[in-house]
Amino acid sequence: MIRITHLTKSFKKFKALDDICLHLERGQTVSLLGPNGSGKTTLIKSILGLVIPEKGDININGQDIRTHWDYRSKIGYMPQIGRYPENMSVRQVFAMLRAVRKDCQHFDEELIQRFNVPAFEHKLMRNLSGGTRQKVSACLAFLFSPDILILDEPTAGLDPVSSEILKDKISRERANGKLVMITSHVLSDLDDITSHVVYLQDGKLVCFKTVEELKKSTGFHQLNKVIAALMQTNVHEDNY
Ligand SMILES: Nc1ncnc2c1ncn2[C@@H]1O[C@H](COP(=O)(O)OP(=O)(O)OP(=O)(O)O)[C@@H](O)[C@H]1O
Repeated sequence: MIRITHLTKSFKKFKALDDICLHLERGQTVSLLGPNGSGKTTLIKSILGLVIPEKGDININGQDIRTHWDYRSKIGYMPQIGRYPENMSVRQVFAMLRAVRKDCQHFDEELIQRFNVPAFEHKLMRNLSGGTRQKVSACLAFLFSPDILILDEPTAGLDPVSSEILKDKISRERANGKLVMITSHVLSDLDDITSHVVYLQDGKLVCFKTVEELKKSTGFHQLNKVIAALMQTNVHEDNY
C-alpha cells in the first residue's frame, strides 16, 4: 500500500532521514517510534507531500506521490497540534471541510457521536481546551473514511475515557483493512493496538518488525520493555 524506497531528506547538512526503505500494507497498525528528533514527523510529512525529499521514492497503491496528487484524499491525518481558523466555531470548521471534500460519498461520523461533539460545536476553536481540540482533530481524520490513517501523538491531552474510545476506533478500522500509522511517546497507549513497529534513530531505520517478533526476540511482553531492549541492542534492519 505504501512503499518507501531509499528515502533521504536533509535540512542543510543535517540528515533527518537517511536511506529509509519500508513497505506497509493494509490491515497493519504501525507504531512509528524513536527518540525526539529521530525523524518520525519528517517521515510522516514526506508521505503527506509536505516535505520534499532529495532522494528516494514514495509509492501509494503503486503510484508515485510526486505525480499523483489525488492520493491525499485517501489519507486521514491527525497532526500533533491541530491548527484551525481560530475565530470559527467547531460546527463551521466541520461544515467548511465537508464542503471542500465534495468528492466524498461516505462520511464516518462515529467519533463525532462518541465524543459528543454536538455538545460543544457552538464554541469557537480558540476557546477549546487542548483535549477538546484533539477530539476535533480525531473526528476530522476519520470523517472522510480514508484508507490510510496517520495519527501523530493522537492520545496526547485526551482524558482516559476519550483515549479508550479513540483506541477502540483505531483497532476496528485496522480490522476493516485500513492502514494506520501512529507516533506516540506513550507506549502503554500503543500496546493493545500495534501490529508492527518502525523504530527510527538519527534518521535511520533501526527496525521494522511485527510486535510478536519483537516480543519473542526480546523476551518481553510489554511494548515499553520491548522498546527499551531494542534501544539497547540497536539491531539494524535490512529485511523490509
Ligand atoms: N524544517 C526543518 N528545518 C530544519 N530542521 C528540521 C526541520 N524539520 C525537522 N528538522 C530537524 O530534523 C530532525 C528530525 O525532526 P522530526 O520532527 O522529524 O523528529 P521527531 O522524531 O518527529 O521528533 P519528536 O519525537 O520530538 O516529535 C530534528 O533534528 C529536527 O530539528
